[in-house]
Amino acid sequence: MTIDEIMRKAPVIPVIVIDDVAHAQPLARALVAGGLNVLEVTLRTPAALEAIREMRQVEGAIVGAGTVTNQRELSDALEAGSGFIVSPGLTEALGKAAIRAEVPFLPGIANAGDIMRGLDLGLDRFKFFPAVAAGGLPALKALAAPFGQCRFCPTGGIGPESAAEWLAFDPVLCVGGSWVAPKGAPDEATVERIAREARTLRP
Ligand SMILES: O=C(O)C(=O)C[C@H](O)[C@H](O)COP(=O)(O)O
Repeated sequence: MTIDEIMRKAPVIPVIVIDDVAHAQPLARALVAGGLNVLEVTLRTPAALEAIREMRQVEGAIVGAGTVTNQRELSDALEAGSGFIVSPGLTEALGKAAIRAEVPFLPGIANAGDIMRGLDLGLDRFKFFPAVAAGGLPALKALAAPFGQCRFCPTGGIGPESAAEWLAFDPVLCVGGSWVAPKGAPDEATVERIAREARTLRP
């Protein structure tokens, strides 16, 4: 699968922080049942890599690693079986390593120079991060204009009230958000309902 195909699977990519690996499978099951099958597990907690291994066993889940900031974390994420890699930013070293590994890669950008660094590497699918703090939809519209070939997954500060507006902008293939995956022990019925609502956000 390409990163473009992954971005088109669902309108929202849950940005997941797992503190207890026992929460991984129930959370993934609930999200997939609600129609959100692309799952980004952030490497922010010691349980993250084990959580990726667990979630991969959930039928229909496409599980990737987020918060991958260097080559060491990239290797760890790949070893855990990550199906895609998300980074809050883009360094040349990480970009080249991800391309070499032939793993779908979604690096973060927040300005024109970041996008140009990505294009130099052959990348044109980006996370716009931190989406709201970096200027919100007006900033992304201005940035996307000179780079017509690029597509984006805005993430950071987006919630159920604002996601539809972002998704209505053509270059936005999906948005990332933590609101669909609240921290702690998941109440599966609630998570499934929130996921189902998120699923309908694309106009
Ligand atoms: O961990 C990373 O790699 C990040 O890029 C940060 C996350 O994407 C945002 O923290 C999610 O933002 P919220 O939906 O506003 O909570």
